Amino acid sequence: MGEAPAFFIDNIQGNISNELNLNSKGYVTTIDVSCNKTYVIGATEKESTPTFEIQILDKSTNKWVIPIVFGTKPKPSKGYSAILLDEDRILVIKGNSSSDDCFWFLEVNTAFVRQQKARLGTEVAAWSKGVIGEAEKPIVISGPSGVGKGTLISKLMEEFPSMFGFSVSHTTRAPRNNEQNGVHYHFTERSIMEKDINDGKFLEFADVHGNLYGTSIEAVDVVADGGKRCILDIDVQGARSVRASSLEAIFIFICPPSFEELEKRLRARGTETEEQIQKRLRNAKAELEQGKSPVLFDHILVNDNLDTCYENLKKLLGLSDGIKISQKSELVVHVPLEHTVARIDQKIVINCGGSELEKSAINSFALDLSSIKGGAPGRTRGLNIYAMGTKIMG
Ligand SMILES: Nc1ncnc2c1ncn2[C@@H]1O[C@H](COP(=O)(O)OP(=O)(O)OP(=O)(O)O)[C@@H](O)[C@H]1O
Ligand SMILES: Nc1nc2c(ncn2[C@@H]2O[C@H](COP(=O)(O)O)[C@@H](O)[C@H]2O)c(=O)[nH]1
Repeated sequence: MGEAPAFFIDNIQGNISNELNLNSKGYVTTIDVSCNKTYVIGATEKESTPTFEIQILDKSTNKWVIPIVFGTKPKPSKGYSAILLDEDRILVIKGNSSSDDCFWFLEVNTAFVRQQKARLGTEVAAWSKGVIGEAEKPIVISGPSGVGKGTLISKLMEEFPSMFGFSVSHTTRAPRNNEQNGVHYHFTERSIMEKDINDGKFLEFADVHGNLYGTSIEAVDVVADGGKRCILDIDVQGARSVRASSLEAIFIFICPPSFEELEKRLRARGTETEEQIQKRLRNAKAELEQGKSPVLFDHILVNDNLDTCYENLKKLLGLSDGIKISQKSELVVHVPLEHTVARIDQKIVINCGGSELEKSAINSFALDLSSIKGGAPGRTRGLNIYAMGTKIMG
């Protein structure tokens, strides 16, 4: 058990201020990670917009390193606590914030960070926002072009609009007549998309039928933050990448009743040229082979009769007996500027002090991290909050 007070410093002295270039109103905290690295997390006001900066002091060489930082940064507040968890991530608790924005993780040695370090050959850190409670697993729907994935997803979204949200992918292909930018796809250029991929903004991407397609981390987070279950319509290569990522999902492969029927549907849709249809059909052969993999897909559905296939899809999502009632709690906890934190195993006890009693009925609570899931490049989910021994959220 250790204790780290919430604090902010008006005058930063010595090396830290020089290296971080913090102005006199910067806020900074330091955390020792392993015996030879100190992480300095500082809030600066760059062009009057407060932002978080990270620097690492390598104590073996006595040199400062500026890491490449992935993920959406938290908006700084005037006081925050930081506590090291299991040598791989730092929990940062923002003061004067409510529980939907106060828990953030700075990952310093997770699998994602190690992967990016090896890729880039430099120090890397990654922010991941902490989310209270369990989110239902996203649904990955895959299958050859023309099999009916989009049709099935539209039916599901129409019947359950408040339950599901579509992950809007990016693509370099040209929009079809009925397609809207930001609704069906984010239509973009290859050079822009390649830069964003390089900057770690994508959960997965693939070259599909000659164009680049990809799921941005934001596309998935936006749906989950809206309290909805995310549906991804992606090809088999993309499904494989998501399987290998930290996103836990349900993987469903949609099969046509026959190859001839697939070809008929693709032609009848009338959205592709003959050359594109031929390319999609060639790729479909390989995808149908890979779709049989029980390692990759949890379920296979044959889309012969549309209504039957849709009923089967609902059944496996547990929706055939009517709409599930959301168990989302409306309770929000406020962490004041001045608070203290202490770690007991996988629980962080946050004491808000007596002066905050009037603001919040809860002046001390425990943040349980024993069931956390996910993490960079997405949100860290599964946080639970208990007040004085009673579970109140999650
Ligand atoms: N069970 C079905 N029987 C007959 N036609 C179907 C069936 N399901 C879908 N279709 C039709 O097949 C065509 C292709 O469907 P859809 O666009 O949903 O395929 P998709 O898998 O999303 O393709 P892509 O991967 O290219 O986006 C559409 O015209 C759709 O109306
Ligand atoms: N790997 C990914 N595949 C994607 C994504 N978005 C769509 N797709 C797949 O591309 C093909 C073709 O789609 P179309 O709209 O041009 O007909 C289809 O199989 C989709 O599932 C993505 O983000 N990543």
